[in-house]
Amino acid sequence: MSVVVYAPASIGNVSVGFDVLGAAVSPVDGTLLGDRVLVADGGSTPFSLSCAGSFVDKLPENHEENIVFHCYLVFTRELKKRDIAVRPVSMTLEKNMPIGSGLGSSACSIVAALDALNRFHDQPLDENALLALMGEMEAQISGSLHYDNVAPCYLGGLQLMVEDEGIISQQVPCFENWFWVMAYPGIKVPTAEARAILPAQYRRQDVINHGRHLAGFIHGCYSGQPKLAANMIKDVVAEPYREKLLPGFANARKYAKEAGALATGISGSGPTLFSITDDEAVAQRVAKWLSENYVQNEEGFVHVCRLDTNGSTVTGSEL
Ligand SMILES: Nc1ncnc2c1ncn2[C@@H]1O[C@H](COP(=O)(O)OP(=O)(O)OP(=O)(O)O)[C@@H](O)[C@H]1O
Ligand SMILES: N[C@@H](CCO)C(=O)O
Repeated sequence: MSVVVYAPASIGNVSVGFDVLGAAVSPVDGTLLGDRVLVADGGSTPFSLSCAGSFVDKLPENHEENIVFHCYLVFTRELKKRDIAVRPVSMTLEKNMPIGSGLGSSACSIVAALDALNRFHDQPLDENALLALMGEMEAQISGSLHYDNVAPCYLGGLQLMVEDEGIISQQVPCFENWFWVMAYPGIKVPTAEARAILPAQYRRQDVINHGRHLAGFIHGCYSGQPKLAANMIKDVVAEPYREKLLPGFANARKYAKEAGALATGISGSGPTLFSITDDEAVAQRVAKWLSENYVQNEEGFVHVCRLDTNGSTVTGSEL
C-alpha cells in the first residue's frame, strides 16, 4: 500500500490578516502549483527519503535538514505517545515549489508529508492534532508559530486562525468568481529575514486601521459584498516595511489597479505578489504584464489561479 498527497500553494496574510488569514490557490489551467509526497512501505528500512521535482536542486543537500525528515520525526513521536506502531516508510518528495517565494513552499512539503504519513498509518491523528504538528514544523523553519500557510494548504479555501477553544483555524466564505493572479519574480526572500525587519510595536492609528480592514474584509465576505471586501485588502503591518524587498512591486500594483484589478498585495512574506479580479480578461492582461515586467529571471512564473477549496488531496498511489 502507498499513498501520494498533493498540497497546494497558499497566500499567507492575504494582506489584511497578518499571520491570521491565508488562502490556498491552484492554477486554472490545471498546473500543479504545489508539492507532492509519496509514502510507501519501507520494507526492512525504517525510514528513507528521496527527492525529485523541478526545484529539487534548491533543497538542503543533507536529507536530515529537509523538513520532510523532521515531519517524520514528529509524526512518529506522536504515534509513540499514543502507543501506536510506526510502520517502516519510504518517502519521496516531489519539490515543485520554489523556496523563499511567499507561496508557502515549506508549508507544501510539511502538509503533503504529514497528511501522507497519517493516511499511510490509517489516520491515527485527527485534523486538529495534525494541523498542530504542521504549525510546529512551520515554526521550526521560520522561527515563529504561524498557521496562515499550513492551514489553508491542508484544509483549503480561505482560512482564519482563531486559535481558541481547541480550534486552530476555520474556513471563511469567499468569492468563487475571483481570479487570483500569482506572480513569482524568481528571487528569494527568506521568511525569517522578512519577519526580522518588521517593527516590534505599532502606532495606535495603525492598530485601528488593521482592525478595521480585517473586520471589514471578513464582514464583506460573510455579507456577500465583494467590492467592500476587496477595498479592505490593505496591509499596514508588513507591506510598508517589506515593499523594499520586492523590486518593481509598487509599479506592478499601480499597473494592476489601472488594468481593473480589485486589489493587489504581497503573498506571505514575498516576493510573490497576488492580484485579484472577477474578470478573466483582466486576469489574463495583468498576468501578461507581470510576466513581462515583474518576473526577473527564468525561474519566475505567473499563474492565473482560483481559490483551492480542497486543500491537500490524494492524487493516487504512485508519483
Ligand atoms: N522540503 C522543504 N521545502 C522548503 N524548504 C525547506 C524544505 N526542507 C528544508 N527547507 C528549508 O527551509 C527554509 C524555508 O525557508 P522559507 O520559510 O523562507 O521558505 P518558504 O517556505 O518557501 O517561504 P514562504 O512561506 O514565504 O513561501 C529554507 O532554509 C530551506 O532550505
Ligand atoms: N504570515 C507570515 C507568512 C510567511 O509565509 C509572514 O508574513 O511572515
